[in-house]
Amino acid sequence: MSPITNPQTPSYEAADPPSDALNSDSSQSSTLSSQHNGMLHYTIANGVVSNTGLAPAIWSSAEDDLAVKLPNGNSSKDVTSATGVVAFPSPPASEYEVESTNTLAVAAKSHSEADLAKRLNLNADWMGTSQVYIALAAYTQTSGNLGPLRDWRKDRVNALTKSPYDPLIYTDLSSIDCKLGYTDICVANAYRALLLTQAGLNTTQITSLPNLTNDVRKAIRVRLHTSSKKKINKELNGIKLEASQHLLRGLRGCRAYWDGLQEANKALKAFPGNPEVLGLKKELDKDFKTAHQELVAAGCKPKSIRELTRSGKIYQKKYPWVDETLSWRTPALLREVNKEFGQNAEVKSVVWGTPEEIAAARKRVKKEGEDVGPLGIFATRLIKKDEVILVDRTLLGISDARQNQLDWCDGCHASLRTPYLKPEDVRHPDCCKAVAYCSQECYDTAINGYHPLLCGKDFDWIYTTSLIGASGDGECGSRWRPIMFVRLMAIILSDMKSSSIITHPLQHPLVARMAANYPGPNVLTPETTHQWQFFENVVAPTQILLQLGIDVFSSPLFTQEVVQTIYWRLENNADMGYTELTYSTPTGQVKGERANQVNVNPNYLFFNHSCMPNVTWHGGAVPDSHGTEISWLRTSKGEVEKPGSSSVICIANRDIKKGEELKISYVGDPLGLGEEGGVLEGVIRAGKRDWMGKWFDDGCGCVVCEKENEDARKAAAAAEEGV
Ligand SMILES: C[S@@+](CC[C@H](N)C(=O)[O-])C[C@H]1O[C@@H](n2cnc3c(N)ncnc32)[C@H](O)[C@@H]1O
Repeated sequence: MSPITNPQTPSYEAADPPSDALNSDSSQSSTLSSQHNGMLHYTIANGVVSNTGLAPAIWSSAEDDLAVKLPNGNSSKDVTSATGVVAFPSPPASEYEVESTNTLAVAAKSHSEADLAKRLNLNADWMGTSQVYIALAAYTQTSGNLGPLRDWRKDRVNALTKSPYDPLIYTDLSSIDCKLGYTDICVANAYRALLLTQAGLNTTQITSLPNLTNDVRKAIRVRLHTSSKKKINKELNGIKLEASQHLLRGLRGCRAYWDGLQEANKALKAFPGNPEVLGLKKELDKDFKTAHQELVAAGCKPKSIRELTRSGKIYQKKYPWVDETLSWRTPALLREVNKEFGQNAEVKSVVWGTPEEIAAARKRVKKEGEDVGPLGIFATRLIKKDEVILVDRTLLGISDARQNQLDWCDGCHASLRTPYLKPEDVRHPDCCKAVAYCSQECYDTAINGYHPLLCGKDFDWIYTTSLIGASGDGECGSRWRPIMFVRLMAIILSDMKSSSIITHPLQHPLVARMAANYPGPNVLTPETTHQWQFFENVVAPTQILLQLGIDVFSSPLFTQEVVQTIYWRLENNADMGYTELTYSTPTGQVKGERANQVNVNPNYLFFNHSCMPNVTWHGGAVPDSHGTEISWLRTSKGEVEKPGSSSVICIANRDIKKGEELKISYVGDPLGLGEEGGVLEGVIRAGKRDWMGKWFDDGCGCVVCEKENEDARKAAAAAEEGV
C-alpha cells in the first residue's frame, strides 16, 4: 500500500532532512532585524529580561510608540472593527533581537510566575501557547495591543461567516494569533489560507469541496470589485506568500524547526529568492542547529535526536476567545455520567489543596449550568478486596494495527483470531469487507452509528511509517491522536446527525466529560510542555475533517481551537498499553501478535491517581499463563472480557469504605518496589515522581509524596542556612 493514499493529503514529506538544514546558505539570507512590510518583527530580544527579569525600558515604552497604527492614522484606541490592513510597529529591533527562546520563562524562574504577571500587569490567560514567543505575547499586552487585537480577531471571525473562502481572512487571523502567542493556531490558519489559495489558483483540489476554486475566486472578485483574472491571480499569489511566511513564523513559535525548514524549502520553490522567506529560513536553521547541538551535548542517541529535533513543543493553554462554557462539566452532565456507574461508585467533585481550601470548597454547592470542577470516583458502599468495581468498554480504542485489518474487532479491538474467538462468531458487515466485529453488540453499535461515515474511506495514510515517531514502540508511535480523532469524529458526526441536543463537538457526551489539564489561574509559564507536530496536530485533523465531508472553511464548529481542545482532552485521559497474543495458524504454527494500544475509556477516565492506590486496573485483557479463561477477567455479570479488547477492568486491591475516593496508579508501580532500585534507593521512585509532573505539581497528596515534599523543604532550608 502506498504511504499516502488519500488524494487530499498535501505533499507533506519528511523522508530526508531539508538539504541545507545543517548547511544553510547564508549568502542568500536577508538581515533578520529588518522590518517586514511594516508588520511586527517576530523575533524576541534576549537582553529584554535576562538580567533583571524584565528591563523596564521595554515594558514601559511610550504609549504612542506601541499603539496599533491604522492606515488612516488612527491609533489602536480607535480599532473596534478594522476592515483594512492593520500594521503594528515593531519594538525597537536592537532591543528585541534574540538568542534565547524562552526569555520570560527564564525570568520566571527567579520570580514567582504570579508575581511576575502582577508586576507586569499581564493577563496570564492571554499569554499564548508558544514557548518561543512568550515575550512577544507579553509585549502585546504591555504595549496596549491586546484589546485591539482581540477586537480585530472577533471582526475577522465575523468576516468568515460572510466570506468563508477568502484566504485573506485566514492570513489575518494567522497574523493576530502569532502576536497573541498562540502559534499553534497561527500555523493552522496559515495552513487553511494556503489550502484556499492553492484551490483558488487551481494547483491543488479538495475532493470533498468540488466548487472550491470558484468559491475562492468569487470571494476575491467580490472583495476587490474586479473580474480581472490577472488581478485575482496576483491577489491569490500575494496571500499565498503571506500565508507561507506566517506558517514559518508559527512553526518556529511551536519549536517545530524541522517542519519549518521543510515548509521554507517549499515556499522558496514557489517564491525563489524571497528575502522574507530566506530570513525566516535562516532563523529556523539556526534554531534547528541549536536544538540539535544541545541534544548531541546531552548525549542523546542519533534516533532520539532525529525524532526530538523534528518534534515541536507548546504549552497546554485554553483559547481565551473560545466560549468557556464549552469546557464546563455541569451537574446535568454529572447526572448522566453517574447513570453509567452502577451500584459500586459515583463520580463527584474533588478538591485539592489545604484543609481550609477543601472545607471552603465543600460548602459551595454547584448550581445547574455551572462548572462542577475537578472530579473523582467515590465508593457508594463497602467494597471488599478483589471485587470488580468497574469494567469499562470503549469505542475509542485504537492501536498501531491498521484499521483495515480483519484480525481485530473494529468496535472493541478484541482479537478475532482463534483460539480467542471462534470463526463462526465473527460478524461481517454487508457494506464492506474492510472490517469485522467480535459480537452482535459491537456490530450493531458500529453499523447503526460511526461505521457508515468511515465506510469506503481509506485512512491508512495516517499510519504511514515514513514520518517521525511512527515506529510504534509503546504508544502507537506519535500518531495515536489523529488515529483516534478519526474514530471520535465519526462518532460525533453520526450522533450530531441523529440528535438535536448535541450542537457542538465539544458538547458531545464523550468529549464533554473529559477535562484537559490546563494550568491553574494566573500561571504564566506552566512547567509542562507538550509535543506538537505540524502533521499530527494540524495537517492530519484538517484532512480527516475534509475527508469526512466537513467544510472546515464554512463551519464555525471545526476550527483548529476545537480540534486542539479535543486533542488536549484526549491526551489527559488516554491510557496506553499493549496486547500480546499468540495464536496458531492453520498449519499449526504458533505466532505472536502484538498491538500497541491507546484507549480512552469513558468512565475509567474519572479515576485520580495515588501512589498508594486502592484500585488495580488491567487493560487489554491479556490472557495469563493459564490460557484464555482467566478468573480475574470476569466482569461483574460473570462474562469474560475478550483478549485484546480495549476494555479496562478495575478491581479493589483492599477493602474500601463507603465514601472513600477510589484511586488508581497512572505510572505502573508508583513506588518502584517491584523494580530494580526500588523505593529504598529512590532511583526508580524519582523517575515515577518526575513522570507524575505531567498531571500535577507537588505530588499526588499521598503520604509518600507528602513525606518527600517535607524532606525537600527541609533540605532546601538547610542548604539556605549553610549559605
Ligand atoms: C484522567 S483525569 C482524572 C479525572 C479528573 N480529575 C477530572 O476531573 O476529570 C487526570 C487529571 O486529574 C487530575 N489529577 C489526578 N490525580 C490527581 C492528584 N492526585 N492530585 C491532583 N490532581 C490529580 C490531574 O489534573 C490530571 O490531569
